[in-house]
Amino acid sequence: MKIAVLPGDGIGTEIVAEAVRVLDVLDLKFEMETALVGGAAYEAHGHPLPESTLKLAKESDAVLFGAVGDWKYDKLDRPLRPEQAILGLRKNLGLFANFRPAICYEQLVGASSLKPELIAGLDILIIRELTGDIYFGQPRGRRTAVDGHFPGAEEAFDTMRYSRPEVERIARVAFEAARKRSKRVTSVDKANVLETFQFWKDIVTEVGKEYPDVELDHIYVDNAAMQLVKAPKKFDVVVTGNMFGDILSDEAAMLTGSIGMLPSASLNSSNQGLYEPSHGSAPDIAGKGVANPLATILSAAMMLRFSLNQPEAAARIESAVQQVLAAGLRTGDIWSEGTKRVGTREMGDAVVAAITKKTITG
Ligand SMILES: NC(=O)c1ccc[n+]([C@@H]2O[C@H](COP(=O)([O-])OP(=O)(O)OC[C@H]3O[C@@H](n4cnc5c(N)ncnc54)[C@H](O)[C@@H]3O)[C@@H](O)[C@H]2O)c1
Ligand SMILES: CC(C)[C@H](C(=O)O)[C@@H](O)C(=O)O
Ligand SMILES: [Mg+2]
Repeated sequence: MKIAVLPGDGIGTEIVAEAVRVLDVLDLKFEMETALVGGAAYEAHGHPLPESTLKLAKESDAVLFGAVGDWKYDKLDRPLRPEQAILGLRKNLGLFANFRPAICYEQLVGASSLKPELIAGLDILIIRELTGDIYFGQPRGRRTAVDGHFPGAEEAFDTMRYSRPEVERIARVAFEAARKRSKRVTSVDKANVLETFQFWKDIVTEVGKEYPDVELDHIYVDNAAMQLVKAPKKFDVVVTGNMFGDILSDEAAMLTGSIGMLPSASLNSSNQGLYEPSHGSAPDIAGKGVANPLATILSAAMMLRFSLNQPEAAARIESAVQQVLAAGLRTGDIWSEGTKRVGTREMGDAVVAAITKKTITG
């Protein structure tokens, strides 16, 4: 089994280093090969997703990914921007099913900006479609407006689209996932305005008939954003399109205390997967050794479970994370009065220690 390790930019290198140490200590005999991606690859090879990196990702059983991006690349032509690397990997590997579990650990109830009673015991699974929607729709670009309020003006446009098979397969992923949980799916759309999402809603409803044991409801995305902070525990499995899923998963992250706690798995139809924290390269804290590595470490656990058939090793990581939190260790993003503030490295050390059963001191 082979893992492609792609740390990327900013805090990506810091947090992936900790996840790799955690994998190393489990001694699972996987081959790990590291490659450049994002801004780092652009600097070295002139492209954010060099052929060699894509080839490595394709021939690996799983990809462990950090994050890409930095404000300094924002003026580059779009195909050369770091973010195109993660979009290119998703597209080229066909990683259409993105799992973003938002779980509020008991110890972090006080770290969320919401009242404890709203989030204690929270366990939501956001399933985001990842290779369609306005992210990949063509045509897109700049042109001169021919109609609208300002004919003749410069304008920009993107295309929102989904095909039937794309919606059917992500709906099935959601219903199957719900069968292993509390048998409830909420589909998030904007069918009241957008034809793409009326189509989405109709197809999810049709597929739902194949799963009579799973309760399905539909909610508009604006209401979903509100309900997520009003009564988040009403949700269980949430399925939605690429853009709404991007936004709602960042929102859900804050229910768990910090975006630094939200792992993700992006799978294709042969269970090959890319595993990454849901957050970005955090240029504001990069290089300071303060980023929370737990989302990436928990992504490595998802990798062991989903792509590498090592559920016991995955459970060891998850249990180690719980122990570290129970011992009161916190990076700055989840710190609260009475807990011990630690850096990225110390947090990684503590997870490694918990796995190897050394005493953790809070
Ligand atoms: N998959 C990816 O690679 C990915 C995802 C999101 C954003 N990005 C890119 O990252 C760059 C920064 O974007 P942004 O600032 O909008 O989002 P971000 O997720 O990088 O950061 C948002 C905020 O959360 C904080 N944060 C994020 N991860 C953290 C962690 N592990 N520990 C502690 N705090 C953390 C940051 O310090 C920042 O204040 C952009 O170039 C963006 O395109 C990449
Ligand atoms: C960096 C960007 C392309 C990416 C996305 O929008 O999908 C990120 O925000 C994410 O959530 O993984
Ligand atoms: Mg995002």
